[in-house]
Amino acid sequence: IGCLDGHAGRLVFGMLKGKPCVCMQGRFHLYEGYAIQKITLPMRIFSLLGVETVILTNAAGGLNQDFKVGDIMIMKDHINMPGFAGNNPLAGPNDDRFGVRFPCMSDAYDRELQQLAVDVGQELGYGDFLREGVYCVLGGPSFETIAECRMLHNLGADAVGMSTVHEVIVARHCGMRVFAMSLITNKSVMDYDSEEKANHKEVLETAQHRAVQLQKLVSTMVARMEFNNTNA
Ligand SMILES: O=P(O)(O)O[C@H]1O[C@H](CO)[C@@H](O)[C@H]1O
Ligand SMILES: Nc1nc2[nH]cnc2c(=O)[nH]1
Repeated sequence: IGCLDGHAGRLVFGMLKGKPCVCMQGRFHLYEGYAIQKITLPMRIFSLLGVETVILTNAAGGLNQDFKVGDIMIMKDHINMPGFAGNNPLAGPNDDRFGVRFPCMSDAYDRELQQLAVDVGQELGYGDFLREGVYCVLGGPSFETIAECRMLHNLGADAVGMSTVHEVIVARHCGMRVFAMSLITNKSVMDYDSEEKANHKEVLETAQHRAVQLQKLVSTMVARMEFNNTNA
């Protein structure tokens, strides 16, 4: 699994709150030079292992001017920029054993799991930094220009990153439930007078700062999921 800075590159199997889980500590990215089908292969393996629900996290730049560094954004939707250019993980012959040729994406992000995250976040006292919004994926590895940030914001994106969406598409194609969230690690620079510069060091520092709260949010959600599933 992606061994660049900030991605441990481990696959961990175990029990979390009494539930069997497999955890990918790290992921592959387009900017590392992998084919998009390779980046998303773990999703198909998880599906074959019997995984029913996928929880994805990422670090992202905040385009929404109301967002602060350290906010956690529940993903309610995405904009797939590489997909617009034909780089979609499902391009090529469809493997019908996994899913249909033309999968729906308007229901990509499970509403019940989003609500569960809001409820759990409130209970844990995270209300002040829990948000929801639209994530836009780009190819990277260069961060965005000011004009690109302005454009993405105008298009309706609240956060921008270089991952997650490819995995979401493949996970949904094979019928897994998806929940995803972005940690806003830096504010996207939207103003020519700004002195701020996006940098990976800030991304890692913010991730470290919120790590314990993110872990608590995920583990509490997992603890509640059976209840949630039973009532689905
Ligand atoms: O999306 P993840 O993998 O969390 O990481 C994000 O942060 C890195 C840039 O700092 C890029 O890899 C970007 O995609
Ligand atoms: N593309 C992109 N990815 C990120 N990952 C963390 N922050 C950012 C950002 O500002 N832009």
